[in-house]
Amino acid sequence: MTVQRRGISKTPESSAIEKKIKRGNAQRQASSWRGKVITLLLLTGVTGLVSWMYFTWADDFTHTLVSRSEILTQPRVFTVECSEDYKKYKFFPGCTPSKCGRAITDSVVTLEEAQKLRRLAERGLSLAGSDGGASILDLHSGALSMGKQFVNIYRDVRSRIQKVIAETFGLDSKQMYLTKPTFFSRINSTSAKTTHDEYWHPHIDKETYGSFDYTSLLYLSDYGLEFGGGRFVFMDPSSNRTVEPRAGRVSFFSSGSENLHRVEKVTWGTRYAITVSFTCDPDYAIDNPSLPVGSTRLKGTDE
Ligand SMILES: O=C(O)CCC(=O)C(=O)O
Ligand SMILES: [Fe+2]
Repeated sequence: MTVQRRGISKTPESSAIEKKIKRGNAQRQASSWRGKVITLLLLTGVTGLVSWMYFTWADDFTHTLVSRSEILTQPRVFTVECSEDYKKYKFFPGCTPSKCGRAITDSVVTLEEAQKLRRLAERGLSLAGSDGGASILDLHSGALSMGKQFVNIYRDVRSRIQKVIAETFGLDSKQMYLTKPTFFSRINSTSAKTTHDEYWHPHIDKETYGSFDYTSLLYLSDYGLEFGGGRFVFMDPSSNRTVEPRAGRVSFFSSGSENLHRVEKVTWGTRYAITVSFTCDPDYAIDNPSLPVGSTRLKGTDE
């Protein structure tokens, strides 16, 4: 018995239709592939362009004034025009900023001194830390917990910083006075609990602290080795200029709005620094930190 094949028998018309359908499908498939390739190329192009723009502009907008790995044997000085801020305050000849700017030096404080101060900061701050990302220890209230060694190193370091500021800005160092607040700071990456812990906001020291005319920062730890983030940023109208902290590095600047600045958020590790501030107004002068007469020696604080 022969088996008959069921189905529609092909006529010349039906096979022409079939071919047309096949051709249509192939064309549709090809154009969908073309679409995908074009979209991919466009996406790659746009991503490339955005990355290029980001890196080129970020480079244009951020300049490193001094990197952590450099060692400055002489102050690196950048002058900027003084703001009008100082006109709102009494003028003190030989001190009130008329030459403004910022400078960085690695030759005023030795690494050994920075390391000693760092150990004292660690000890003092372990007694008085905050819960947030930033803790400060006022040097005057902290003096007692840190002892005589601290008082002595601080006195020497402070007078050398005062001298280099006076030389750089053409001042009479005798007309400059230490002012409040002058403090140790410790910053890590834990989140801030109060607005006082939010150290990263742009600010002007003369506005924030009132009495400041010259701010100096003595760094006690190294950017990139002991902590990440935490660079100091001068926020100029056209670009950001950063200072990378290094143990023993001193950065100083006139405190008005010509030196708007902030500190980048610390992303890992711990950053230690001391803020030492000077005023021209004797009414805001404070003494060097000292130990109360007859204070008893705290265990482990004197050497
Ligand atoms: O720690 C720093 O680098 C800067 C701190 C600061 O801006 C300040 O104490 O006013
Ligand atoms: Fe500041």
